[in-house]
Amino acid sequence: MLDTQSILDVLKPVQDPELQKSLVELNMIRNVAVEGGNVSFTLVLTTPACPLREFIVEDCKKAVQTLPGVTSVNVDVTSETPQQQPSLPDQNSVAGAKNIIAVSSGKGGVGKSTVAVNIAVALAQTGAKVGLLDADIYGPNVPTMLGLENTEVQVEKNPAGDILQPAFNYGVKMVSMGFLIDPDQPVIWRGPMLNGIIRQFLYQVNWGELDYLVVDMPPGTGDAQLTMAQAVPMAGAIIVTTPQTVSLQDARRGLKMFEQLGVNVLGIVENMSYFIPPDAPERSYDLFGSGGGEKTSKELQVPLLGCIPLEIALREGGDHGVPIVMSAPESASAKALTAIAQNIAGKVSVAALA
Ligand SMILES: Nc1ncnc2c1ncn2[C@@H]1O[C@H](COP(=O)(O)OP(=O)(O)OP(=O)(O)O)[C@@H](O)[C@H]1O
Repeated sequence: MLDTQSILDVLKPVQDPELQKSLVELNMIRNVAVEGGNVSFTLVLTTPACPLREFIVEDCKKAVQTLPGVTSVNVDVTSETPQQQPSLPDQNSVAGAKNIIAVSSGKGGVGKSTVAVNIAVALAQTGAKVGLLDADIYGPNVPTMLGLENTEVQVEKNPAGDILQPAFNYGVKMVSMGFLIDPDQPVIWRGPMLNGIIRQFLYQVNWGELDYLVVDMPPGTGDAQLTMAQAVPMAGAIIVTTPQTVSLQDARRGLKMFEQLGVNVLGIVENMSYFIPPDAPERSYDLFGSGGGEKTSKELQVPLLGCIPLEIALREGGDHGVPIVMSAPESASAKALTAIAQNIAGKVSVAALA
Protein backbone atom coordinates (compact mmCIF):
# COMPACT_ATOMS: atom_id res chain seq x y z
CA MET A 1 0.00 0.00 0.00
CA LEU A 2 1.14 3.52 -0.78
CA ASP A 3 1.50 5.36 2.54
CA THR A 4 3.99 7.47 4.52
CA GLN A 5 5.82 4.43 5.83
CA SER A 6 6.25 2.83 2.40
CA ILE A 7 7.66 6.14 1.08
CA LEU A 8 10.13 6.39 3.98
CA ASP A 9 11.12 2.74 3.51
CA VAL A 10 11.87 3.19 -0.18
CA LEU A 11 13.80 6.41 0.54
CA LYS A 12 15.89 4.87 3.33
CA PRO A 13 18.73 3.65 1.07
CA VAL A 14 19.06 7.09 -0.57
CA GLN A 15 22.12 8.78 0.92
CA ASP A 16 23.35 12.31 1.24
CA PRO A 17 26.43 12.04 -1.01
CA GLU A 18 28.56 14.25 1.25
CA LEU A 19 27.51 12.89 4.62
CA GLN A 20 27.24 9.35 3.24
CA LYS A 21 24.30 8.59 5.46
CA SER A 22 20.65 7.84 4.79
CA LEU A 23 18.50 10.95 4.18
CA VAL A 24 15.74 9.35 6.23
CA GLU A 25 18.07 8.59 9.14
CA LEU A 26 19.43 12.14 9.01
CA ASN A 27 15.81 13.41 9.33
CA MET A 28 16.20 15.20 6.00
CA ILE A 29 12.90 13.84 4.65
CA ARG A 30 9.87 15.44 6.28
CA ASN A 31 6.16 16.13 5.75
CA VAL A 32 5.54 13.07 3.62
CA ALA A 33 2.04 13.18 2.15
CA VAL A 34 0.28 10.72 -0.15
CA GLU A 35 -2.90 11.57 -2.06
CA GLY A 36 -3.89 8.84 -4.45
CA GLY A 37 -0.79 8.36 -6.58
CA ASN A 38 0.60 11.82 -5.79
CA VAL A 39 3.48 11.80 -3.36
CA SER A 40 5.00 14.92 -1.84
CA PHE A 41 7.62 15.57 0.82
CA THR A 42 10.10 18.15 2.03
CA LEU A 43 13.83 17.57 1.57
CA VAL A 44 15.70 19.49 4.27
CA LEU A 45 19.30 20.00 3.15
CA THR A 46 22.11 20.86 5.57
CA THR A 47 23.07 24.00 3.63
CA PRO A 48 21.30 26.26 1.13
CA ALA A 49 24.63 26.22 -0.77
CA CYS A 50 24.38 22.48 -1.53
CA PRO A 51 25.83 21.96 -5.02
CA LEU A 52 24.30 18.47 -5.22
CA ARG A 53 20.73 19.65 -4.64
CA GLU A 54 19.41 18.57 -8.07
CA PHE A 55 21.22 15.29 -7.88
CA ILE A 56 19.72 14.42 -4.47
CA VAL A 57 16.19 15.42 -5.60
CA GLU A 58 16.60 13.22 -8.67
CA ASP A 59 17.75 10.27 -6.53
CA CYS A 60 14.73 10.67 -4.24
CA LYS A 61 12.29 10.87 -7.15
CA LYS A 62 13.75 7.78 -8.81
CA ALA A 63 13.47 5.80 -5.58
CA VAL A 64 9.82 6.79 -4.97
CA GLN A 65 8.86 6.12 -8.60
CA THR A 66 9.85 2.47 -8.16
CA LEU A 67 6.76 2.02 -5.94
CA PRO A 68 3.69 0.75 -7.79
CA GLY A 69 0.84 3.25 -8.04
CA VAL A 70 2.99 6.41 -7.87
CA THR A 71 1.89 8.92 -10.52
CA SER A 72 3.76 12.05 -9.43
CA VAL A 73 6.48 13.03 -6.95
CA ASN A 74 6.74 16.58 -5.69
CA VAL A 75 9.83 17.52 -3.66
CA ASP A 76 9.93 20.80 -1.78
CA VAL A 77 13.57 21.69 -1.01
CA THR A 78 14.59 23.75 1.98
CA SER A 79 17.58 23.83 4.33
CA GLU A 80 18.56 23.92 7.99
CA THR A 81 22.25 24.52 8.62
CA PRO A 82 23.48 22.42 11.57
CA GLN A 83 25.22 24.21 14.43
CA GLN A 84 28.85 23.64 15.37
CA GLN A 85 29.16 22.57 19.03
CA PRO A 86 31.87 23.85 21.45
CA SER A 87 34.87 21.53 21.75
CA LEU A 88 36.61 23.26 24.69
CA PRO A 89 35.01 23.94 28.09
CA ASP A 90 35.67 27.72 28.09
CA GLN A 91 34.39 28.42 24.60
CA ASN A 92 31.33 30.60 24.17
CA SER A 93 29.29 30.39 21.00
CA VAL A 94 28.30 33.61 19.26
CA ALA A 95 24.55 33.82 19.87
CA GLY A 96 22.71 33.03 16.64
CA ALA A 97 25.83 32.18 14.60
CA LYS A 98 25.77 28.52 13.67
CA ASN A 99 29.16 28.09 12.00
CA ILE A 100 32.30 30.22 12.25
CA ILE A 101 34.78 29.87 9.39
CA ALA A 102 38.25 31.44 9.66
CA VAL A 103 39.92 32.50 6.42
CA SER A 104 43.64 32.57 6.99
CA SER A 105 46.93 32.74 5.12
CA GLY A 106 50.56 32.18 5.97
CA LYS A 107 51.57 35.56 4.61
CA GLY A 108 50.00 38.81 3.45
CA GLY A 109 48.92 39.71 -0.06
CA VAL A 110 47.92 36.25 -1.27
CA GLY A 111 44.27 37.26 -1.70
CA LYS A 112 42.87 36.16 1.66
CA SER A 113 40.43 39.11 1.94
CA THR A 114 39.37 38.71 -1.70
CA VAL A 115 38.52 35.07 -1.01
CA ALA A 116 36.77 35.86 2.31
CA VAL A 117 34.57 38.56 0.74
CA ASN A 118 33.63 36.55 -2.34
CA ILE A 119 32.82 33.34 -0.47
CA ALA A 120 30.68 35.35 1.98
CA VAL A 121 28.74 36.94 -0.89
CA ALA A 122 28.52 33.62 -2.78
CA LEU A 123 27.06 31.92 0.30
CA ALA A 124 24.56 34.76 0.70
CA GLN A 125 23.59 34.37 -2.97
CA THR A 126 22.41 30.82 -2.20
CA GLY A 127 20.04 32.20 0.43
CA ALA A 128 22.26 31.58 3.48
CA LYS A 129 22.41 34.15 6.29
CA VAL A 130 26.01 35.36 6.32
CA GLY A 131 28.22 37.59 8.48
CA LEU A 132 31.75 38.72 7.74
CA LEU A 133 34.12 39.76 10.52
CA ASP A 134 37.18 41.60 9.25
CA ALA A 135 39.80 40.86 11.91
CA ASP A 136 42.73 41.79 9.69
CA ILE A 137 44.42 44.51 11.71
CA TYR A 138 47.23 45.01 9.22
CA GLY A 139 45.07 45.59 6.17
CA PRO A 140 41.37 45.89 6.99
CA ASN A 141 40.29 46.19 3.36
CA VAL A 142 36.99 44.32 3.56
CA PRO A 143 34.91 47.56 3.81
CA THR A 144 36.36 48.74 0.47
CA MET A 145 35.83 45.36 -1.16
CA LEU A 146 32.18 45.28 -0.03
CA GLY A 147 31.55 48.90 -1.08
CA LEU A 148 31.16 49.98 2.55
CA GLU A 149 34.28 52.07 3.20
CA ASN A 150 32.47 55.22 4.30
CA THR A 151 30.21 53.48 6.77
CA GLU A 152 29.68 55.11 10.15
CA VAL A 153 29.30 52.36 12.72
CA GLN A 154 26.14 52.60 14.74
CA VAL A 155 26.48 51.83 18.42
CA GLU A 156 23.54 50.89 20.59
CA LYS A 157 24.01 51.89 24.22
CA ASN A 158 23.47 48.99 26.52
CA PRO A 159 24.10 48.75 30.28
CA ALA A 160 25.72 45.32 29.81
CA GLY A 161 28.12 46.69 27.14
CA ASP A 162 27.55 48.65 23.94
CA ILE A 163 26.34 46.72 20.90
CA LEU A 164 27.67 47.46 17.40
CA GLN A 165 25.30 47.40 14.47
CA PRO A 166 26.91 45.60 11.53
CA ALA A 167 27.12 47.29 8.12
CA PHE A 168 25.28 45.46 5.30
CA ASN A 169 25.72 44.97 1.56
CA TYR A 170 25.18 42.18 -1.01
CA GLY A 171 23.33 40.14 1.62
CA VAL A 172 26.30 40.15 4.03
CA LYS A 173 26.47 41.72 7.51
CA MET A 174 29.94 43.03 8.23
CA VAL A 175 32.11 44.62 10.92
CA SER A 176 35.72 45.61 10.39
CA MET A 177 38.80 46.72 12.27
CA GLY A 178 38.80 49.44 9.61
CA PHE A 179 35.74 51.01 11.29
CA LEU A 180 37.66 51.47 14.52
CA ILE A 181 41.07 52.65 13.37
CA ASP A 182 42.30 55.47 11.20
CA PRO A 183 43.65 53.75 8.08
CA ASP A 184 46.49 56.28 7.80
CA GLN A 185 47.69 55.88 11.37
CA PRO A 186 49.91 52.95 12.29
CA VAL A 187 48.53 51.02 15.24
CA ILE A 188 50.76 48.98 17.45
CA TRP A 189 48.65 46.09 18.56
CA ARG A 190 49.47 44.24 21.72
CA GLY A 191 48.05 40.77 22.26
CA PRO A 192 45.50 41.74 24.95
CA MET A 193 44.17 44.67 22.89
CA LEU A 194 43.65 42.53 19.86
CA ASN A 195 42.09 39.83 21.98
CA GLY A 196 39.65 42.39 23.41
CA ILE A 197 38.60 43.74 20.01
CA ILE A 198 38.10 40.31 18.50
CA ARG A 199 35.95 39.27 21.45
CA GLN A 200 33.97 42.50 21.11
CA PHE A 201 33.43 41.78 17.40
CA LEU A 202 32.24 38.30 18.24
CA TYR A 203 30.00 38.99 21.22
CA GLN A 204 29.01 42.67 21.10
CA VAL A 205 27.71 42.89 17.55
CA ASN A 206 24.07 42.53 16.66
CA TRP A 207 24.74 39.63 14.27
CA GLY A 208 21.25 38.12 14.53
CA GLU A 209 20.76 34.68 13.02
CA LEU A 210 23.68 33.52 10.85
CA ASP A 211 24.28 30.25 9.04
CA TYR A 212 27.91 31.26 8.50
CA LEU A 213 30.17 33.83 10.12
CA VAL A 214 33.24 34.21 7.90
CA VAL A 215 36.28 35.71 9.64
CA ASP A 216 39.03 37.39 7.64
CA MET A 217 42.04 36.70 9.90
CA PRO A 218 45.28 38.68 9.95
CA PRO A 219 47.98 36.88 7.96
CA GLY A 220 50.43 34.63 9.78
CA THR A 221 50.27 32.66 12.96
CA GLY A 222 49.63 34.89 15.91
CA ASP A 223 47.45 36.25 18.69
CA ALA A 224 44.29 36.61 16.61
CA GLN A 225 44.30 32.92 15.68
CA LEU A 226 44.91 31.96 19.31
CA THR A 227 42.07 34.21 20.54
CA MET A 228 39.62 32.83 17.99
CA ALA A 229 40.47 29.21 18.77
CA GLN A 230 40.09 29.77 22.51
CA ALA A 231 36.99 31.99 22.37
CA VAL A 232 34.60 30.27 19.99
CA PRO A 233 33.85 26.83 18.59
CA MET A 234 34.95 27.07 14.96
CA ALA A 235 33.48 25.02 12.15
CA GLY A 236 36.93 25.18 10.59
CA ALA A 237 39.65 27.19 8.95
CA ILE A 238 40.56 27.58 5.32
CA ILE A 239 44.05 28.53 4.24
CA VAL A 240 44.62 30.69 1.20
CA THR A 241 47.92 30.30 -0.61
CA THR A 242 49.49 31.05 -3.97
CA PRO A 243 51.41 28.46 -5.99
CA GLN A 244 54.91 29.78 -5.17
CA THR A 245 57.01 27.53 -2.95
CA VAL A 246 57.52 30.22 -0.27
CA SER A 247 53.80 30.84 0.01
CA LEU A 248 53.15 27.11 0.28
CA GLN A 249 55.72 26.82 3.07
CA ASP A 250 53.86 29.54 4.98
CA ALA A 251 50.58 27.74 4.33
CA ARG A 252 52.06 24.61 5.92
CA ARG A 253 52.95 26.57 9.04
CA GLY A 254 49.43 27.97 9.21
CA LEU A 255 47.98 24.52 8.89
CA LYS A 256 50.16 23.11 11.68
CA MET A 257 49.17 26.00 13.93
CA PHE A 258 45.45 25.34 13.50
CA GLU A 259 46.02 21.65 14.12
CA GLN A 260 47.86 22.48 17.35
CA LEU A 261 44.98 24.72 18.40
CA GLY A 262 42.52 21.90 17.73
CA VAL A 263 40.81 23.72 14.83
CA ASN A 264 39.58 21.61 11.93
CA VAL A 265 41.23 22.69 8.66
CA LEU A 266 38.54 22.48 5.97
CA GLY A 267 41.09 22.80 3.17
CA ILE A 268 43.42 24.92 1.10
CA VAL A 269 42.44 27.47 -1.54
CA GLU A 270 45.04 28.16 -4.21
CA ASN A 271 44.72 31.72 -5.47
CA MET A 272 46.42 33.26 -8.52
CA SER A 273 46.83 29.72 -9.84
CA TYR A 274 47.07 30.78 -13.46
CA PHE A 275 46.66 33.96 -15.49
CA ILE A 276 43.78 34.53 -17.89
CA PRO A 277 44.53 37.44 -20.26
CA PRO A 278 41.40 39.61 -20.69
CA ASP A 279 41.95 39.90 -24.44
CA ALA A 280 42.38 36.12 -24.87
CA PRO A 281 40.23 34.47 -22.20
CA GLU A 282 40.65 31.05 -23.83
CA ARG A 283 44.33 31.10 -22.86
CA SER A 284 45.91 30.56 -19.47
CA TYR A 285 49.46 30.91 -18.20
CA ASP A 286 50.97 29.31 -15.10
CA LEU A 287 52.86 32.36 -13.90
CA PHE A 288 53.98 30.90 -10.59
CA GLY A 289 54.39 27.25 -11.55
CA SER A 290 51.61 24.73 -11.44
CA GLY A 291 50.24 22.07 -9.12
CA GLY A 292 51.67 23.57 -5.91
CA GLY A 293 48.33 23.65 -4.08
CA GLU A 294 47.52 20.13 -5.14
CA LYS A 295 50.92 18.87 -4.03
CA THR A 296 50.66 20.61 -0.64
CA SER A 297 47.13 19.33 -0.13
CA LYS A 298 48.30 15.76 -0.81
CA GLU A 299 51.37 16.09 1.39
CA LEU A 300 49.45 17.54 4.30
CA GLN A 301 46.35 15.42 3.67
CA VAL A 302 43.89 18.30 3.59
CA PRO A 303 41.45 18.89 0.74
CA LEU A 304 42.20 21.36 -2.05
CA LEU A 305 38.97 23.38 -2.05
CA GLY A 306 39.67 24.99 -5.41
CA CYS A 307 42.00 27.08 -7.58
CA ILE A 308 41.29 30.70 -8.53
CA PRO A 309 42.84 32.27 -11.62
CA LEU A 310 44.58 35.63 -11.68
CA GLU A 311 42.07 37.91 -13.43
CA ILE A 312 42.11 41.66 -13.75
CA ALA A 313 38.34 41.82 -13.22
CA LEU A 314 38.74 40.18 -9.81
CA ARG A 315 41.10 42.91 -8.63
CA GLU A 316 38.90 45.62 -10.13
CA GLY A 317 35.86 44.16 -8.36
CA GLY A 318 37.71 44.46 -5.05
CA ASP A 319 38.88 48.02 -5.72
CA HIS A 320 35.43 49.19 -6.83
CA GLY A 321 33.51 47.52 -4.03
CA VAL A 322 31.59 45.06 -6.21
CA PRO A 323 32.78 41.49 -5.58
CA ILE A 324 33.25 39.51 -8.79
CA VAL A 325 30.64 36.88 -7.81
CA MET A 326 28.16 39.79 -8.06
CA SER A 327 29.53 41.71 -11.03
CA ALA A 328 30.64 38.87 -13.34
CA PRO A 329 29.28 35.55 -12.05
CA GLU A 330 30.17 33.85 -15.36
CA SER A 331 33.87 34.75 -15.16
CA ALA A 332 36.36 31.97 -14.44
CA SER A 333 37.32 33.39 -11.06
CA ALA A 334 33.70 33.93 -9.94
CA LYS A 335 32.82 30.35 -10.92
CA ALA A 336 35.84 29.06 -8.99
CA LEU A 337 34.92 31.15 -5.93
CA THR A 338 31.28 30.02 -6.01
CA ALA A 339 32.34 26.38 -6.25
CA ILE A 340 34.76 26.91 -3.34
CA ALA A 341 31.96 28.45 -1.24
CA GLN A 342 29.73 25.43 -1.94
CA ASN A 343 32.57 23.09 -1.14
CA ILE A 344 33.17 24.82 2.18
CA ALA A 345 29.45 24.72 3.05
CA GLY A 346 29.42 20.96 2.36
CA LYS A 347 32.45 20.34 4.54
CA VAL A 348 31.02 22.47 7.36
CA SER A 349 27.84 20.35 7.35
CA VAL A 350 29.90 17.18 7.44
CA ALA A 351 31.95 18.51 10.38
CA ALA A 352 28.86 19.64 12.31
CA LEU A 353 27.07 16.30 11.87
CA ALA A 354 30.15 14.08 12.39
N1 LIG B 1 43.02 36.01 -8.27
C1 LIG B 1 43.28 37.32 -8.32
N2 LIG B 1 43.36 37.98 -9.50
C2 LIG B 1 43.65 39.32 -9.55
N3 LIG B 1 43.88 40.07 -8.47
C3 LIG B 1 43.81 39.47 -7.25
C4 LIG B 1 43.50 38.07 -7.11
N4 LIG B 1 43.51 37.79 -5.80
C5 LIG B 1 43.77 38.93 -5.14
N5 LIG B 1 43.97 39.94 -6.01
C6 LIG B 1 44.33 41.33 -5.70
O1 LIG B 1 45.53 41.29 -4.92
C7 LIG B 1 45.51 42.29 -3.92
C8 LIG B 1 45.70 41.62 -2.54
O2 LIG B 1 44.57 40.85 -2.28
P1 LIG B 1 43.94 40.77 -0.82
O3 LIG B 1 43.85 42.11 -0.20
O4 LIG B 1 42.71 39.95 -0.94
O5 LIG B 1 45.09 39.93 -0.10
P2 LIG B 1 45.30 39.59 1.41
O6 LIG B 1 45.97 38.30 1.45
O7 LIG B 1 44.02 39.72 2.16
O8 LIG B 1 46.26 40.74 1.83
P3 LIG B 1 46.49 41.38 3.28
O9 LIG B 1 47.27 40.39 4.02
O10 LIG B 1 47.24 42.62 2.97
O11 LIG B 1 45.14 41.64 3.88
C9 LIG B 1 44.18 43.01 -4.07
O12 LIG B 1 44.38 44.15 -4.86
C10 LIG B 1 43.30 42.01 -4.81
O13 LIG B 1 42.30 42.63 -5.58
